[in-house]
Amino acid sequence: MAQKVYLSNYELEDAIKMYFNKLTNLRKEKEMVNTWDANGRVTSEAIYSLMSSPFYNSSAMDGIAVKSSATIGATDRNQIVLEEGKEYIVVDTGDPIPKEFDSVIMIEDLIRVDDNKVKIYKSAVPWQHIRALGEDIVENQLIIPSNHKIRPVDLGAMIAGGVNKVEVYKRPRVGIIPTGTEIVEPGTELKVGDIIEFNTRTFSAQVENWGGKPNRYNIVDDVYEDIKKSVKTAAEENDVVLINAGSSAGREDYTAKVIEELGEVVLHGVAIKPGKPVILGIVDNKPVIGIPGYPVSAYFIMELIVKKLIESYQGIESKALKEVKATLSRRVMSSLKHLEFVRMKLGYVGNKLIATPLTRGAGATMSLVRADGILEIPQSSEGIEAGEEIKVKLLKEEEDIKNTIVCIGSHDPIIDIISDFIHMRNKEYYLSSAHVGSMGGIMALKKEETHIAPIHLLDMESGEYNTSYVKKYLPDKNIYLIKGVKRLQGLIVKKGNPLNIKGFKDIADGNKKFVNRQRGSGTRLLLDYNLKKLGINPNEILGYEREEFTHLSVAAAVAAGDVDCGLGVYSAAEMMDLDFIPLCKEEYDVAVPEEYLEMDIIKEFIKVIKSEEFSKELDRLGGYEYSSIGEIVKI
Ligand SMILES: Nc1nc2c(c(=O)[nH]1)N[C@H]1C(S)=C(S)[C@@H](COP(=O)(O)OP(=O)(O)OC[C@H]3O[C@@H](n4cnc5c(N)ncnc54)[C@H](O)[C@@H]3O)O[C@H]1N2
Ligand code: MOO
Repeated sequence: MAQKVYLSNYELEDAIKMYFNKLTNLRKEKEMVNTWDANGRVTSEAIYSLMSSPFYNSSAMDGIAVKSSATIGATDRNQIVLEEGKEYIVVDTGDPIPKEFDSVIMIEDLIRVDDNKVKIYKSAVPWQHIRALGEDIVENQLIIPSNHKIRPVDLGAMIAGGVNKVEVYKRPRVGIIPTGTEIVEPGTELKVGDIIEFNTRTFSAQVENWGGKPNRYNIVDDVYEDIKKSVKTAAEENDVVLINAGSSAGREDYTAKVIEELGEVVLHGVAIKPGKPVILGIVDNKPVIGIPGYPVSAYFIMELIVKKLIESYQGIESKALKEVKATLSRRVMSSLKHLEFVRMKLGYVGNKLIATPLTRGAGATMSLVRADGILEIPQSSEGIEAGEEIKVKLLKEEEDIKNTIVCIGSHDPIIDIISDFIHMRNKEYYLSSAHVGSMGGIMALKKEETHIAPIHLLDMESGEYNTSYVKKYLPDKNIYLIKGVKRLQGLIVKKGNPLNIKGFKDIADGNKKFVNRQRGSGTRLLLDYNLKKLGINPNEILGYEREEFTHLSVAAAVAAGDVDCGLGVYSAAEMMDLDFIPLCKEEYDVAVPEEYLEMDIIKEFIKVIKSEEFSKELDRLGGYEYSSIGEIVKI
């Protein structure tokens, strides 16, 4: 089969317009459902009440129903006696008021004379404490308009107004087909090359959230005829079909060809990134969309195109995300070929909202989990410089962002645990961390872009940790160190240490593959310090140039078998079930400017690290010493 390598590059707006124009006969079907089952459904017509509520005059209080005229003149000094059955009847809240009465006196305002007589000391105003017929809902009154998403309160009001069935738009059925020979169901025993299928599970949940009915099909291998058969069936059984992966130009990317053969490809390729190879097609008058395989690309196509489609079947359109102004902390480059969507982490530092770009890769699912907002870089822009003001579309409540500790610096697995503890103990607080190494943290403090910076910087001359760096790089600031942990650093090696690595000397023998940490990270300095002390030339180390950004990714590289060892903390080795050769103890502390020490969220941070639960967690992880944790030291 001929490979098509050219994709169109329509602007997003144009592509959507062109596609939706072609989908003119989208059937917006309607159905009647029980009102009590209609939460979240969308009304296809205005709903009027069929009866009044209350539909009779009823007592609003517990007491007696009286004729107001019989109570005129009652005062403390001129109490009037009323007789049950003649001048009053006893009523409870909600009881009907017989025609002959027009007022209710509360039980608290009665003086009992005997079993069937009471005295009153205040006259009753006509209609007091009576809920008049139709007081809440009048027959034929509009309860909710058409194209309205039914909320729990709407549902109650409709039932109160006698509406037991409601006409709503049918939820569009959305067929979702995962494709790819390498794709396997979760839980399958994995071999190298397998990819766990999760995209279509995300799609199903998204479709559900938007009011559609997801209908997931089995994984189809990259076999042209099989994909064709599955798409044909799905088009017969659903209103919309989503085909995942196979959207680009690879040897086994069949989606476009299949849609073309069964119907029409309206366009293939939109000028957005991620998500550019999307295929917008039609089969049997039904939209059939080829969604790129990469999870982040898929997410944007779902949010930008599929959501609109699913909502249009139900006559609704959700509001655009709220935008806020922020300061960009790091330069972001972009290509003139696309409108680019960058996932951003946000945090208020001082009174500035700081936005930091997250990993850009289309496969980085965690960038979506961690994102607080989205930055759109227009096609006409080659990028944005650090310090510029930008607009970010919020994925989170602004209030939650205000209650977030921004933590930029060196990474240790304990940061994730602190983050979890802080939120667990105090539901409105969050900690968001960016891992840029110790020097990156110092620079972020200098630029006032972070509240705290975890650092472990070894002074090559004195062998001391952290203080000299803060003094040297932040001379104009009042910085304190919140003492953290002493952690064991060492070589992370394969289980059983098959190459019998004992120390730094062994990794420079030309036979071991090493993985390094990025420049500016404390671990990198520690390595260089030790190499210098031992007179080892870094060039002798195979893999000195290969850089990872966290302890866990170093451990992951060893676990994957790409390398034989790397320098890192004990807990990372433990988490990946690897062996660890301890070499030195280093001081991992948290630098914080004086003005933030008084913030409630920072106080909570200190409380958490000093807590007994946290010490227990450190013991469980192993490799940490924490005798002075939480102490505050002025530099
Ligand atoms: N030569 C070119 N190569 C690629 C291009 C291009 O224009 N020319 N485009 C790139 C871009 S951009 C994207 S996006 C991807 C789109 O890939 P496909 O839609 O063809 O998908 P696959 O190659 O089959 O899969 C890619 C990747 O996606 C993940 N995946 C796929 N299915 C699932 C699933 N059900 N659950 C979870 N993850 C899934 C997986 O990591 C696959 O490796 O193409 C580029 N290539
Ligand atoms: O569309 Mo691809 O998603 O640019 O990565």
